[in-house]
Amino acid sequence: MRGGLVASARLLPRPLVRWFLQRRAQQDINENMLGGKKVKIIFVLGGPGSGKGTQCSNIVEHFDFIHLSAGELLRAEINSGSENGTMIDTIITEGKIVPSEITIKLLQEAIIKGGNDKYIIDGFPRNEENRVVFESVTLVTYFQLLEISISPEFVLFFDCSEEEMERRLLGRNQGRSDDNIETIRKRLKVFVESSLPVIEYYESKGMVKKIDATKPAPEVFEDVKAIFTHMA
Ligand SMILES: Nc1ncnc2c1ncn2[C@@H]1O[C@H](COP(=O)(O)OP(=O)(O)O)[C@@H](O)[C@H]1O
Ligand SMILES: Nc1ccn([C@H]2C[C@H](O)[C@@H](COP(=O)(O)OP(=O)(O)O)O2)c(=O)n1
Ligand SMILES: [Mg+2]
Repeated sequence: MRGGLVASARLLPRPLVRWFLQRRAQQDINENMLGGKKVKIIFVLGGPGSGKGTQCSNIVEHFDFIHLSAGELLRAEINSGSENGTMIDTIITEGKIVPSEITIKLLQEAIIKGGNDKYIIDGFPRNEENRVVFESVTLVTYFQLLEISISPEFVLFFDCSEEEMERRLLGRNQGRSDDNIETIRKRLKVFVESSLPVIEYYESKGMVKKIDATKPAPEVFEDVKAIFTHMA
């Protein structure tokens, strides 16, 4: 059916097809839609070790969301042996933030591949550049002709003390090249200098739901669950 539609569209004059697609995409931008579907995106932010990944796993068990972790996508890119892999690996091991175009491309691909209309995106946007680029150039759709912009429903912020985050990262034991004390200290500094301003930006727009993440994981999830149950 879809193949038939594409074939028929090819017979139409290109300016007409372009006009139709642009009009459709403009409607989608206005309504936060992807290919006619309302897309809900929630950003899950918090310092390294605040429990983002742990709580996102809980969320997808109970609610119909797809979990995308920017860090996981970048690590998969390193492991895939792609041409950017070595550069990404070096940046992560130094506790720095990877250029936005790389991370956003991976997120775009995962969202389009996911085929769902509800996503929790964990660890993104991690700096102002991430936020601005994601807001301005986002999902490439409609035969790659046009781009539409998606903004988050809200931002879930896991608020946790530095001492607790450091303790958790040192005990994480997942063999990550950035879970050593030297890189952890750098990541905590990058979080304060680059990521907190993003959270403050969304705070100023009344979009942040803050959670006390120093509590034990099941208690944190009770608070998370209340938010998601409320929005469903
Ligand atoms: N509320 C919590 N209390 C204690 N340990 C936790 C809690 N949440 C997560 N952890 C543990 O802390 C480490 C970091 O959690 P993780 O979910 O990977 O955080 P993040 O994705 O924010 O870096 C993991 O080993 C995890 O099992
Ligand atoms: N938006 C992002 C997310 C992660 N990264 C890089 C830099 C981060 O220190 C690493 C690891 O991110 P990840 O979210 O997996 O780390 P934590 O779960 O917070 O410990 O990936 C990035 O450069 N840009
Ligand atoms: Mg994580």
